[in-house]
Amino acid sequence: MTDTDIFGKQVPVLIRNVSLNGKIQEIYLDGTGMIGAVGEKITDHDAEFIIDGDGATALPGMINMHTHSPMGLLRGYSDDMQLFEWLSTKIWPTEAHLTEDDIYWGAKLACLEMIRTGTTTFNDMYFKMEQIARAVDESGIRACLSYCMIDGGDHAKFESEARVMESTVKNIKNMNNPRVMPGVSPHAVYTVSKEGLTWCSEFAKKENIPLHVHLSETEQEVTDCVAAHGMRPPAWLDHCGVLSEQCIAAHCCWLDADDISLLAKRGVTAVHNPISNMKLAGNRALPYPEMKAAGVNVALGTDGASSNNDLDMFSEMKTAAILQKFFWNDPTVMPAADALKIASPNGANALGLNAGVIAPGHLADLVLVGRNPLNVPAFNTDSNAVYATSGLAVSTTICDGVILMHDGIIPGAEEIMEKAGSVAFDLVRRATAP
Ligand SMILES: O=c1[nH]cnc2c1ncn2[C@@H]1O[C@H](CO)[C@@H](O)[C@H]1O
Ligand SMILES: [Zn+2]
Repeated sequence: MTDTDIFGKQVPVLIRNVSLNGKIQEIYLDGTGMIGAVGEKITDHDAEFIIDGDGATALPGMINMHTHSPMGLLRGYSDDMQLFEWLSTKIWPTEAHLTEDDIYWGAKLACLEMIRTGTTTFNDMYFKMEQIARAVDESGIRACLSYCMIDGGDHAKFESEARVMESTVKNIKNMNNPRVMPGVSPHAVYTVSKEGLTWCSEFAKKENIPLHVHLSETEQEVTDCVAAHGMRPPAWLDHCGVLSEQCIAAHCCWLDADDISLLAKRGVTAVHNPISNMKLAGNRALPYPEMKAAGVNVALGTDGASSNNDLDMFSEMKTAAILQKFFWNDPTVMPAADALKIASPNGANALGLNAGVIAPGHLADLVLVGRNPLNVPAFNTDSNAVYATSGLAVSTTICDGVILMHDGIIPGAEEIMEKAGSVAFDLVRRATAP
């Protein structure tokens, strides 16, 4: 067997000598995309490949529950600005020039970065989603892809956006790839009309797919929503039928006690995006202690790589855990086990995926954090994974039982970096041409 033989195939695999839940174990992937067995010694197997983990830590693949994958093209293009100014003077004018090819290469770069840093599923909101779907299909990762509706209160624009939403969902469904799932996404209360929000919620219910929205990211958003509709953003979304178990709401920083009970009552998943919130100086952290007490399903996301500026869920876990402690002035808030829970099983739960757990009968979406100085000593592998490890320490990434990265090698990586780098420069050149 040569090294390259192991990539891209769904065949039975035995992973030996990995640390799982604090002890050295073996994991058998059954060749149909599922975990077949887990135990100290698996003798009954027909593995085609055997991976010696060499003491690596096995973890469920990370699930990035809020991102805009092609925005890696604008990584480092404009930083250190106010959110609205950043969006309206830098990001939106550049996004207006994005071609299908740009989006495709931006998504390829994001998939590459996520595979490299141990993410196996992402929940995406953007435009021209068919291009992202093609990148996801080719890369081997799993994703829920939602077209982002922005109508700005204009009825004609709403109509055209609704048609794009419908065709996007249809085109993604027609791919018939269980790894590529469609969703629906009204951008936010400040960019989408009441008719847009209502239509999106009905469409998501009819199609029975997730609805992905930005919610209460800034204080301004809350103040403006109250001024315009006499309701805070969660109540306004609820008024438009948006809040349900299908709803995945990113940011959720500026929530009061009534907002939290409403989200809990409706079964909404709230996504914490600590790095983006800190970088854009939102001045508030998602109220995790209250949300946990109220039983809200909280998940974790990076947001786009132009406001983060990476898609590394390991650094996101660490930042979530330390931001929560710092902001609520309590070092017992969000222990390492909670950070791991929001980074994978809670996201799986929101997307209706049988993932986020390494156990028989679950999807074979998992990663190995190779033996390295940050893993030593192994008093507590959860603690090391959250507080000491970077995503670049991930050595092997497996999604749907297929090996996408092994020993840090991802076939085709160089071409993707090369191409994404060049389309990004060309995009900015077009967008800033006089
Ligand atoms: O932090 C953010 N808040 C609000 N909108 C954002 C943020 N980051 C990116 N986008 C914008 O959301 C749309 C993608 O669906 C894009 O227009 C993107 O620039
Ligand atoms: Zn966002």
